[in-house]
Amino acid sequence: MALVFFPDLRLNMELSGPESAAPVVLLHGLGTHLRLWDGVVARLPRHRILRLDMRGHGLSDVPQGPYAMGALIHDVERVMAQVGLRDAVVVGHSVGGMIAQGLAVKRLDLVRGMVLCNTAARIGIASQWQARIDAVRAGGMEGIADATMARWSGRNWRDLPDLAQRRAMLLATPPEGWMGVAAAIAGTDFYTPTAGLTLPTLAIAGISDGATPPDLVKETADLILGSRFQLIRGAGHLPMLDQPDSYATALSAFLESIGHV
Ligand SMILES: O=C(O)CC1=CCC(=O)O1
Repeated sequence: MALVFFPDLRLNMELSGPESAAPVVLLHGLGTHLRLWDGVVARLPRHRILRLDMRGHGLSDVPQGPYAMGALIHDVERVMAQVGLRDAVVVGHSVGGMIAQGLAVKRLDLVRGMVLCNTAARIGIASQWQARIDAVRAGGMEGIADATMARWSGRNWRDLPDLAQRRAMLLATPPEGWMGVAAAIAGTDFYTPTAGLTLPTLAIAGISDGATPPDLVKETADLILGSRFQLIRGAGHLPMLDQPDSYATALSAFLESIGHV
């Protein structure tokens, strides 16, 4: 892991895989961090993989919020420039998928293809996000922990064998960072710009995802000409943890199908 320094911000990132291999960028979602992708990285040994901690998350700096979606997109753009990556397949989970859409609109030279995982052009409504932000401001991350676990994993979330680790990941998120990114999500509607995109795209949904349900993910996939949609069974909002083999198989098949190997 390494910190990348910019005048206003330090972002934590990790590069792995053979230097000359086809590049893949992994962008995590709200309340998680780059370690979310450990299982995926282990299953994609033949790609050059960049993953980073979004601002306000993991080991990256936590500037005072609220954050703009444009700033989150610029963070990825400048880290890719710093490490010399372009023409990458960008795999974006949840808000990471919104960032991927925005990056493709702004810098198609950086994005060879997208995997839009448990995400959408617009996620939730502003009043919902404001209520969650108010809850975090009042009670810290603990204030939204149960509701988030339920959205992430569906009805049987209390039975998850790794519930303690998932909860710990959320609770480790700096409240200022979570609120900052939540505000960016609340203010984003990419329906029109995303509908103008034409690039190889795979959309992935988890059948029991309460945060970005399959219909919502499919609606966004349908905006992009020629996109594919894959539903992962036995998975919720975090299919890379729920079904790591199916998830990596879907990813590998997509990379192969577009010759990004
Ligand atoms: O609802 C949640 O907490 C899940 C989520 C929505 C956007 C994101 O990045 O995570």
